[in-house]
Amino acid sequence: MEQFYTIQGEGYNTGRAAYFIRLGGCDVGCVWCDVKESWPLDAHPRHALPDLVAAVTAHPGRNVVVTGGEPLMHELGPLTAALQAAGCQTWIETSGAYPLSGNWNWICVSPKKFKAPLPAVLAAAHELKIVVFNKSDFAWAEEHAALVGPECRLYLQPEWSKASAMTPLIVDYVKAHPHWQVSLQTHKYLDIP
Ligand SMILES: C[S@@+](CC[C@H](N)C(=O)[O-])C[C@H]1O[C@@H](n2cnc3c(N)ncnc32)[C@H](O)[C@@H]1O
Ligand SMILES: Nc1nc2[nH]cc(C(=O)O)c2c(=O)[nH]1
Ligand code: SF4
Ligand SMILES: [Mg+2]
Repeated sequence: MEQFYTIQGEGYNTGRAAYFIRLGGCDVGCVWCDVKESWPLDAHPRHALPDLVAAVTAHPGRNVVVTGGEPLMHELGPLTAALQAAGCQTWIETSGAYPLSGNWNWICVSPKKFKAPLPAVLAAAHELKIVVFNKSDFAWAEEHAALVGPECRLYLQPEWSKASAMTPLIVDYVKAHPHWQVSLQTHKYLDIP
């Protein structure tokens, strides 16, 4: 759908330069999704893999975030193989609702109530990132934290439109439950893509 070189705004890799590849197609249906224009599966141009890799390597950074839409609606083996052959680190942002494909250096799973994550994707996560839209989401976050591996980093991220109300609750929650960390959508504060 779109590609851009920016700073990873969220989660464990916040602050690091990364090339973003946003793939079209998502049927998860989050009411608060901040990229609803990504939802149609076939409305976006297709790019040949060598062109995509050339666009990535035209920049000095070698971290690539594959996001969407829901990127795991696509078979991602060829894309990650081509990126890794070009010396790139492959990072994914996924809801976990579809089976894992591709070879990943970093897997961020952000599960959704609207379409449940698959247990195998949660088990493979390096990072669990829960979007907090209301108070009940803390208990829901703990249910998912029980399904990831022992090394998985745990993040609570305020839903953007509810950030002023939810961020203070997240701060209190993390102080009381320090195995969690705060994740902010820092690119929105920086006003970058
Ligand atoms: C747009 S999604 C695309 C990747 C994948 N479909 C997913 O949901 O993980 C990228 C990240 O943005 C988060 N996100 C989307 N809309 C948001 C919002 N309004 N506020 C906070 N985070 C949001 C998602 O939870 C996910 O972690
Ligand atoms: N800067 C920046 N960081 C991000 N981290 C995850 C994003 C996403 O939409 O997947 C995102 C995004 O859209 N921009
Ligand atoms: S799963 Fe991701 S892309 Fe799909 S609707 Fe939810 S936040 Fe948006
Ligand atoms: Mg985004």
